Amino acid sequence: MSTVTPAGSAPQPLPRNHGPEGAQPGYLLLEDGTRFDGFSVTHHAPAVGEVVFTTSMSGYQETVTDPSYRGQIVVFTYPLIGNYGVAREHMESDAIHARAVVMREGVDAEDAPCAEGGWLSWLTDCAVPALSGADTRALVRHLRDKGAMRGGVFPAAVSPAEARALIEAEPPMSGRDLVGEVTPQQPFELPPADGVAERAFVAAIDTGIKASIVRNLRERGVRLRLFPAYSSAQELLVANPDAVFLANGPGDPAALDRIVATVRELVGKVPVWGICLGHQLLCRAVGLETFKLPFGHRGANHPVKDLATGRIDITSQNHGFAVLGPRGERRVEGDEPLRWETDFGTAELSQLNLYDRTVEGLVLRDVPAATVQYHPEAGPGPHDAVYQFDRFLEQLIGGSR
Ligand SMILES: NC(=O)CC[C@H](N)C(=O)O
Repeated sequence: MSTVTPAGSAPQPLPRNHGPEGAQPGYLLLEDGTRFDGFSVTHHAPAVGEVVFTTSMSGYQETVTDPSYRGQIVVFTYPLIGNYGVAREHMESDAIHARAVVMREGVDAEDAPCAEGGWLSWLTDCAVPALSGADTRALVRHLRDKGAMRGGVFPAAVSPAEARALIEAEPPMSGRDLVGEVTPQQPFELPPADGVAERAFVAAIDTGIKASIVRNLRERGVRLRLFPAYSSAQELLVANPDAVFLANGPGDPAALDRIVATVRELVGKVPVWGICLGHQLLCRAVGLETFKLPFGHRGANHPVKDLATGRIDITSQNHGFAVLGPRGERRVEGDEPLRWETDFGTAELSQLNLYDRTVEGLVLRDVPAATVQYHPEAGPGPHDAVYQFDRFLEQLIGGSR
């Protein structure tokens, strides 16, 4: 299944002008037995997955269509979700990947200016369960204290015993490879955006690439060929790209050894740039380790410091795993660009998260390769860091072809 909507094609049936199916009592159960009641307002069927929260105040449609949310139930901390409806241009892929959503108050708002349909109607049409009326403040404090964990959204008719059995049957996120569910079967090529001259040819390993990353690259003159995630290094190299891009994507990077081995074969032979899962895969490929964050970073307000310039960007983030620092630490102390030795020469810690001091970016000094953990494409989120796309093209590829 392709996760990118080629420009112009109809991505997903958007909602007709009808209201949701009607609220019925429902609940969220976590694997530790904690229960939060609310109303099932869209598709009245059970859904299980890793329960995570995002602090973004807008961008609910981008969030649920981001393939990186595959296998997860998304809790929104912002108390009102759906207030500007949904529209085709906000799709990050051609499907909803979140298993379910949990909200304090979900609304349809299909008449909102710019809306092509209502949020709850769309979730209903796409058979995605939604729990509304839940105490999301208490739920998020619980997840912050205890960590992201498995759980499920259930109509009240499902007994807690049945619910527990369904949650138990769900594999934990650690060790999970979900890329196979979102990667395309065949390579697919996209030209630069209309009216933009071609500047570079980039081969992307499509582990679930977001449409806004594709858009940002094409707008800068990139002809982009998306390769199935399990393509060999040889298949990418014979295409003779100017650079390889490693995309975002779902699941645990430590479960993706096959792709890591491919990246290892590419580093040093062609410039490599990665975002989020791509950052984690490049880091693993050069010999660094990843670990699971307690409750992840999901939101649009994470401050990240560029250690070379001192500049602080407010960034969009969505990740549950992170890369260990130069001395194997989870929190990096100090504000100096730190260096460490990898299998491919010196790596420099280029960016740092100022909330929890985790690794946010890496540059390899002896071969052309760089990564960021956050989302410079800002879909959704502030645009502070979109310059990273220009930096990538200038530093790794150079001027025009
Ligand atoms: N957005 C992403 O690429 C997420 C990467 C990885 N699945 C994580 O949760 O850390």
